[in-house]
Amino acid sequence: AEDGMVLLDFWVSPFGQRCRIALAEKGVDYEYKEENLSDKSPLLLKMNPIHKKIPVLIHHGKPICESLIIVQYIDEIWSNNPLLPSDPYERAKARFWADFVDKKVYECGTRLWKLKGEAREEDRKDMIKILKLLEGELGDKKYFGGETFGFVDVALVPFTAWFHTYEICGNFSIEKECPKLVAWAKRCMERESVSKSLHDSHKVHEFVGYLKRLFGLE
Ligand SMILES: N[C@@H](CCC(=O)N[C@@H](CSO)C(=O)NCC(=O)O)C(=O)O
Repeated sequence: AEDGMVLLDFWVSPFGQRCRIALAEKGVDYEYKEENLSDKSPLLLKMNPIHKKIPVLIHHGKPICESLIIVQYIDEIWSNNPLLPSDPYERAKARFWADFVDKKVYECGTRLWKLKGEAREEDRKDMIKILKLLEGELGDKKYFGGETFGFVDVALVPFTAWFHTYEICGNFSIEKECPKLVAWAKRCMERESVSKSLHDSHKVHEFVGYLKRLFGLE
């Protein structure tokens, strides 16, 4: 592994996939360590004692935690294929939308498969609104970063593997509501960094079925 870089991760985590995509975009070699989140390794507890969550990037024996912080760290250490723009205002805008993804997509998506009835109906409307706002930001650009695949693309694209689950739980078609976003997802999947980091949406849906049983929701 490149000067002993290690990524503590969990196969289906969209947050971990952000780091895998960033490392692949930089062409950087690293050791991938799968965690069992119901039996966390001493290494994970030592490297991320505050949140005890994956992903954690360990570089020169030092931990970097929180996926968007890890991606920015990677972008600063390796200067090829920059993920963030160089202009400070454009960087601020990219960070705003990556933060939007962090604040909105995961929570809303989780509620979509956890809630039932009226609450789920509310959440379904939220999810459509969130995806439409993201589609509005993308507009007719190739990527959120414009012509180049960048920070916001890395932040959001892992969640596209959950779109199938969101559609089933929310009983809506993302293709119908946000055709440009679906076209963007397909474009991203043409990049090896993305296609080798994401899992099949049916595998993700099966995993959600397992979580539902784990939470006694089924
Ligand atoms: N804000 C963080 C979220 C990481 C996270 O939720 N990690 C989950 C697995 S993926 O859903 C995790 O490690 N959960 C373990 C636990 O909560 O015990 C980031 O962006 O890195």
